Amino acid sequence: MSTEKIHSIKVPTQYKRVAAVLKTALESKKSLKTLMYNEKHARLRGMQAVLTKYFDNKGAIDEAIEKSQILQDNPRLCPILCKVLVTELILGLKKLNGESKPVQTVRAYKDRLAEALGVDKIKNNSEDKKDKKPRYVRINRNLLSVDEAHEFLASEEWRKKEYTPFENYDDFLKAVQELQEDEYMVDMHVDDLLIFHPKNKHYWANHNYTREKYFMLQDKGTCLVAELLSPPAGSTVLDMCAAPGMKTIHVSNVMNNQGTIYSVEQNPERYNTLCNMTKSAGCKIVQPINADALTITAEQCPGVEYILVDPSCSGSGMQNRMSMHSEEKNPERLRKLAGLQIKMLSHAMSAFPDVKRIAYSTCSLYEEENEQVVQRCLEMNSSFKLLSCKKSLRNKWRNVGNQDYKKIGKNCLYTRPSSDLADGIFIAIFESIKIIDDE
Ligand SMILES: C[S@@+](CC[C@H](N)C(=O)[O-])C[C@H]1O[C@@H](n2cnc3c(N)ncnc32)[C@H](O)[C@@H]1O
Repeated sequence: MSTEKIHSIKVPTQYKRVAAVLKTALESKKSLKTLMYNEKHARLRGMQAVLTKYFDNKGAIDEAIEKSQILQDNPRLCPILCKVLVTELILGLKKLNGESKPVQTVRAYKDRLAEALGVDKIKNNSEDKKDKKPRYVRINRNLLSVDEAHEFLASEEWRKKEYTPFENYDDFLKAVQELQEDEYMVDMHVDDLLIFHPKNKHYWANHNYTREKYFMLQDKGTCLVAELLSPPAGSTVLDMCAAPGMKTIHVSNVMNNQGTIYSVEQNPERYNTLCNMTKSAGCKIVQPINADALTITAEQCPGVEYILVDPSCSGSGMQNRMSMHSEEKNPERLRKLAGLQIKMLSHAMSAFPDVKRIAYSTCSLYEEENEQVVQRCLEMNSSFKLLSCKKSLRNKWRNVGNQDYKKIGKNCLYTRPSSDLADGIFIAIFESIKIIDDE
C-alpha cells in the first residue's frame, strides 16, 4: 500500500467521537456521565470503558505519553485522540481498528508506552470498586410486562435464581454476591428490578432492549424513591427536578401509566432529554414543563397529591461518577447546594394544598444536603412529618440516617456503596399531617 493511500485512510468514527467527548470533559469540567447522556452514537456507549479507564489512570497515561515522546515526534497527531488510542491499546481492548495514520503511529509506540506505563501504575479503580456492585436492570413496564421480560431472558438463556422470600436483608445481599455470570435474580424490595453479575455491566449497556427502553439501567437506591413515594394509579404527581427522566419513568410504571405526572426541568438541554426519554419510554401521562420549579404554582399544576424533589446535589454518593474532577468535600459549594435544596423542598411543602406525600432524595452522602435539609424544612413547615422508610421496607433494611438528628435520622434511608452493593442515595419521605388528620 502506498504511503499516500495509508494517509487517506480515515480514523474510525468511534475514536473520533470518543476524543470529542473527552475534549469536552477536560475543558468543561462536566462529568463524563452527563456528556454520555447526551451522546446518541451507539458505538460510543461501547467506548465508555475506555473513557473510564483513562480517567482512572489519567496521571500515568499522560506521563507515559510524555515519556514516549510520541507527540513531539509526531506533531500532527492530535493529543486528545492520542490519549484515547493509547488507553484503548494498552489498557482497553489491547488492539486498535483500521490502518489510519494516528492508529499506526500509536501502534508503533506500543512497547515504549507499555513500558512507560508500567503495570504497577495502572489502576483499575472502576473494576475494583464497581465490579463488586451488580448490574441493576429495571423493567420498564410501560413497554414490557414482567412476564415478558422473564420470557425474553429465558430465550437469551439467562438462568433465573429462585428464592423463597428472604428472611432478612443480609441473606439477600449474600445471594446477590453469589450470583454466577449467567444468572440473574429479582430484587427483594423492588419487584421489577433485576440483578445481574457485575461482569454483565457492558452487555446490558449495549443491549438493544436498553436502547429501546424496555430495560432501564437504574441503580438500586434510585429505584427505592418511586417505590417509597408510591403514588397510586390515577393520582397526580409533580416531579420538580425531572431530567433526564429516570425517576419520572419509574413513577409512571408505579402508576401503571395512569394519572398525571408534571415533570419540571429548568435546564433547556436537559428538558429536551427529558422529553425524548419519557416519550421513547412510553410514558403516556407525563406533562413536561421547562421552568424553574420554584415558580411552579398549584394553578399551573392542579390537584398535585405526590411530589418528588430530587434536586441537584454534590453527587458524592455516586460510585460511577466518571469525572476526573471528583471534588473533595467543599463546604462553600455544599452550603449553596443546601440553600437551593431547602428552597425546593420548602416550596413543595407550602405551594400545593392537596399534597399528601413528598419524597426528597439526593445522590449525596453528606448530612449537609440530607439530614440537615430535612431538619430545616420540618422546622419551617410544621404540617409535615417523616415516615419511616425502614418500616415501609418491612424493616428489612439496615442503613438509616444519622441518629444524632433526633426523630429524623432513624426515619431516613441511605443506600451506602460500602454495604448495600449500590450507589450512595439518601431518601426522606414526608406525609402531610393535615391530610392524615382529614382521613
Ligand atoms: C439530580 S438531577 C434529577 C435527576 C432525575 N430526577 C432523574 O431521576 O432522572 C437534578 C435536576 O434538577 C434540575 N434543576 C435544578 N434546579 C432546578 C430548578 N430550580 N427547577 C427545575 N429543575 C431544576 C437540574 O437541571 C437537573 O436536571
